[in-house]
Amino acid sequence: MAGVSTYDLTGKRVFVAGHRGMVGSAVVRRLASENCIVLTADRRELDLTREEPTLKWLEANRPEVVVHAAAKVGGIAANNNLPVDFLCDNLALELSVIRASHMVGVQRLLFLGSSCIYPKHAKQPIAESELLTGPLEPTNEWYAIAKIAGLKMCQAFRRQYGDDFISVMPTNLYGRGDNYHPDHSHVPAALIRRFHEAKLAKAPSVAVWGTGTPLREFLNVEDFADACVFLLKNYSSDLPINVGSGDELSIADFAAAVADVVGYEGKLIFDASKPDGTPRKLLDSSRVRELGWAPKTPLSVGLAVAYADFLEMGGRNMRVGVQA
Ligand SMILES: NC(=O)C1=CN([C@@H]2O[C@H](COP(=O)(O)OP(=O)(O)OC[C@H]3O[C@@H](n4cnc5c(N)ncnc54)[C@H](OP(=O)(O)O)[C@@H]3O)[C@@H](O)[C@H]2O)C=CC1
Ligand SMILES: C[C@H]1O[C@H](OP(=O)(O)OP(=O)(O)OC[C@H]2O[C@@H](n3cnc4c(=O)[nH]c(N)nc43)[C@H](O)[C@@H]2O)[C@@H](O)[C@@H](O)C1=O
Repeated sequence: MAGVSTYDLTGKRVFVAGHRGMVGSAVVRRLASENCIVLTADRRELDLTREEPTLKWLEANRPEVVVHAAAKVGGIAANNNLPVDFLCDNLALELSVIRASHMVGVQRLLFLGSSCIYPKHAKQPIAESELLTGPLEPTNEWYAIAKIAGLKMCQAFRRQYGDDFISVMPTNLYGRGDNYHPDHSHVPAALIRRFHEAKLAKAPSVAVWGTGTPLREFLNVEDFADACVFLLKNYSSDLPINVGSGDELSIADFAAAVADVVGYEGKLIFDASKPDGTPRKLLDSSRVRELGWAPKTPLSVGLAVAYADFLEMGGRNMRVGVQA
């Protein structure tokens, strides 16, 4: 099929940008079983939105491969409330990391987009060809525009210079190292934290945002990291490639599954004053499946691991992915 391409990671210097984040840390864990050299940079010493220091760092550290997992990330409320941060920070990160990678001659770069780049009412399941066929979901259009620009940058550098830069579009992710900010997290981390606190407080009911009817597809982050490494080794094309689990459920059913894992037995109240966002977002992941990759982690298992990780951190993981 189109895009099949073998790349050997053995002995390669691989820079994981955003290595402290949920995806970046999972990619670092996954790369430990490849015979490569993993490079990371401390954000306090290197702000990747700044191109000159980023270029200097890349020149000094000479990566052959870059996984661009650094981004301004958050759930529906953060996306809706912080349009400048989501648009400008993500554009700045992309311009800096992608252009500097070109300038130092990086052999293969993997850029992370998101399923929210596709139109709000895209045909389901969403094939890569749905890109730019209709209006975006308003709650996350700023972030989506930045992500579309990132994938276009990868295409442009490939077209003009022949750079081997690929773009991967993940569905909604969850798992170890997630951001448990009470308002700015995605739904898995938000509900794990809220249900855990409600269980401890013996609260009779707890709020779930929106109507509970939107459909979402969830993929465990360890599976996603495995897909990233698989695609680095097996895929080269200007076409973005979707990575999903195929496991779609309503937010109401997802909330019930999280409550089950956390052991919260009270009532779930749907707060329709909060936004639902996209009504349905199921990726067509047939291209990555045809290449030979498939997810392994059932949702109930992945959620149990995520909850254990939350508890291990003392239930205190208030790492703020997005500044309030
Ligand atoms: N989580 C999800 O459900 C999905 C995620 N994605 C994409 O996957 C990628 C990773 O997301 P995820 O791991 O969840 O997000 P996280 O917020 O967990 O991690 C993002 C990382 O980027 C780093 N970062 C942000 N800004 C800068 C900067 N200016 N300089 C250096 N580092 C910076 C953060 O550093 P620090 O730790 O210091 O804050 C953090 O380590 C993103 O591109 C995101 O858009 C796509 C679809 C779904
Ligand atoms: C991955 C993707 O994630 C974002 O889009 P989203 O899929 O809408 O993300 P979400 O996880 O925040 O919400 C999913 C659904 O869940 C409902 N929901 C219920 N209760 C809570 C809750 O407590 N918190 C949150 N955040 N949502 C809740 C919520 O109302 C919505 O219907 C993009 O902005 C963008 O960041 C992106 O790329």
